[in-house]
Amino acid sequence: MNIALIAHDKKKDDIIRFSTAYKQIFSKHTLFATGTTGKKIMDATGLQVHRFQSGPYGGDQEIGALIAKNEMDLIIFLRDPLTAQPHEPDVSALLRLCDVYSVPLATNLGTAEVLIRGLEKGDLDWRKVARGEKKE
Ligand SMILES: O=C(CO)COP(=O)(O)O
Repeated sequence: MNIALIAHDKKKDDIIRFSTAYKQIFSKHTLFATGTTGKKIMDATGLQVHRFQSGPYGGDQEIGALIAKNEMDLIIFLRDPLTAQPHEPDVSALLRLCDVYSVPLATNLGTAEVLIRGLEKGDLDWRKVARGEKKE
């Protein structure tokens, strides 16, 4: 599965703790991230992460482009709801595309926990069908 990990600055510690806690699960998948989030995850966990631009410099849009090509299976985007972001339109566009393409999206740790456990159990295997990888 292709998984995107994104976190605003005040949520960086949370995404590092989360990716550390679920490293064994994440290591079985292909990881993508915005620039700074990806670097911090790689440094903290040793996981391999394909990094895009930093969010304010277009990283959210790059991940959005993969969602629009139906190539993303799960998005964990720990948003900071208490701080204005200069690239708020990009953030909204990414979230919108998840809804357009029915891509599972967690915007907080509570939902991220549920999705990652579901991923491990196979609850997201329908994504392989949606991407045309598996015939069922
Ligand atoms: O701003 C972001 C998402 O909107 C995250 O970008 P960075 O991972 O580069 O900090």
